[in-house]
Amino acid sequence: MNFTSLVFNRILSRKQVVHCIKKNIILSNSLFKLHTRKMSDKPKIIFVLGAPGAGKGTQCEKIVDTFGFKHLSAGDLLREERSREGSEFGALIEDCIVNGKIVPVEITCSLLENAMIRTKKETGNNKFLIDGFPRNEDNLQGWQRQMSEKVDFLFVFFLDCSEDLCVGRCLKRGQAGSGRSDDNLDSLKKRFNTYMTDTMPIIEHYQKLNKVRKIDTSPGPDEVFKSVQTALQQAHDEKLF
Ligand SMILES: Nc1ncnc2c1ncn2[C@@H]1O[C@H](COP(=O)(O)OP(=O)(O)OP(=O)(O)O)[C@@H](O)[C@H]1O
Ligand SMILES: Nc1ccn([C@H]2C[C@H](O)[C@@H](COP(=O)(O)O)O2)c(=O)n1
Repeated sequence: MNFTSLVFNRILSRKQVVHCIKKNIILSNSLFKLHTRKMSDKPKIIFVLGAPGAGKGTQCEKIVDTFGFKHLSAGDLLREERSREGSEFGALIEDCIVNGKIVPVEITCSLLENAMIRTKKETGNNKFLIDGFPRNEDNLQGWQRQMSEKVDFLFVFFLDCSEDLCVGRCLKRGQAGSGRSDDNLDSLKKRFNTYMTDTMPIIEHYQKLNKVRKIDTSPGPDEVFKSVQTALQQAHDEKLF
């Protein structure tokens, strides 16, 4: 690739910059700045939101396999913390989980940040799918305070599915032995209520910022993944990651 086409392509990859340096091609200041901004070392973040049972965890696992992101589920991290011996938050977390309430952001955000730091250190992976977060205004504000300057936020995947289908999936998951204390009708009613009153406004907030990629998750998992893949490929082509 010659310099002119690099310029026309506007955004340079690391390989292309190395090529320019080796060939003594001088990058203009603005192109160099553009390059360094694109290659920022900050973690790349995609939030994954949707109703309980919409298929967030299922799609995240598929994305991990194909696109190399690390999947961090806020719910899984909270369940892990609840079960950790000596945790001072165990009872609070369990109360929130069973009653569909949202755990205070200081706890959830710290668990997420620690998991990101650990992942980067242990594997070098710096691209994260954050599943089930931010779930309410407290989550959003806490994230902005603690994390927004430290990461490159890309967009929100909004996995959209009817309540009937979602409830059916969660009940089936419970019957299949998920062991989750909230895969029952009583908890699901509360979780859906919280989803509608607390989480939908967060999705709408990102929609206003044009940061939402919405996926219909009513078809089967493989069919849904085709749409997810298309959206991610597009984001990749836009050089978001
Ligand atoms: N597209 C799909 N069609 C049918 N079943 C699905 C689909 N996606 C996921 N499931 C099943 O539905 C259940 C819930 O899926 P999953 O755990 O991925 O949802 P979730 O959005 O992460 O739920 P939660 O918020 O409750 O953790 C699982 O048993 C999963 O196998
Ligand atoms: N940001 C979050 C995410 C999860 N929780 C709690 C409350 C949820 O009902 C529960 C299960 O989450 P899921 O696995 O369904 O994503 O965990 C929370 O308080 N805050």
